[in-house]
Amino acid sequence: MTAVEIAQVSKTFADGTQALSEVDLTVGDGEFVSLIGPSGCGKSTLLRLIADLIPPTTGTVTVAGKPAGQARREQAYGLAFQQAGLFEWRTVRRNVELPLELRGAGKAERQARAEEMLALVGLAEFGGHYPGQLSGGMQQRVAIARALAVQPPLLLMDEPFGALDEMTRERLQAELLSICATTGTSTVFVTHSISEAVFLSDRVVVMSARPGRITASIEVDLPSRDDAGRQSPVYFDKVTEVRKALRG
Ligand SMILES: Nc1ncnc2c1ncn2[C@@H]1O[C@H](COP(=O)(O)OP(=O)(O)OP(=O)(O)O)[C@@H](O)[C@H]1O
Repeated sequence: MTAVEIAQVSKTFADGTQALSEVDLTVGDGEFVSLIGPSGCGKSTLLRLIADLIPPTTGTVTVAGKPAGQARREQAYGLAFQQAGLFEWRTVRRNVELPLELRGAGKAERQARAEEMLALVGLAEFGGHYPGQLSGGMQQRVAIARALAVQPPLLLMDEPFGALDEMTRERLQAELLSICATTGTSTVFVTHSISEAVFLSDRVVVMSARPGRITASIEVDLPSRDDAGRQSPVYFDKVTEVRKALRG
């Protein structure tokens, strides 16, 4: 089964802005796909369509074989955006428990699952802290733990590491890859960074300026996704290929 199937999707907002034009995109099970393109080309719009936060003007969006609206109601995906979006008045643990609460999970199950997720992102000791007591990178990790709490088959991420320093970003990239490998999660990841897209992805999807269209789909097969991978000839070749595709 495919994780996401976008067929002939166009999006025109109420004010007449045409954000997307006839987009076709398929994301396979367990695949990591990055969306990259100039500012305003419709990357976030595409992600919001997959999440069913906004409807397409024409075309269809299918998530795990279901209409996007049904997938949203069944919490078939986890969301993580650039702003971690945590609730300041809830502890870290209670933030991670939230999607489980919405699902009606019992207290014991919620707590066990939150502990497990916090351990996965290296924050086991911080469950009792409030978001304001954590650094930006730690808040991002809480947001990722929350997104993964219901074990969604699909993770939708919109520049989740955009605001972080280079070292933290690289560490979180490695953590994300290991989480995806462990859980088999499919991922759609929006980024402005060519190097980040190439390092993380099985496939980099390049979009044109507004109205956004997909202009290239570049498969990436690094020898390994670690420091050696970042220094491999394949990595540099793919960075060049994506850069050229972005220039059109
Ligand atoms: N609710 C809205 N109403 C009207 N226009 C909108 C709305 N949301 C987005 N747009 C427009 O749609 C276009 C695509 O926006 P979107 O945020 O998807 O781009 P993006 O590629 O994610 O940009 P960036 O890389 O700068 O984050 C932009 O021109 C934006 O102004």
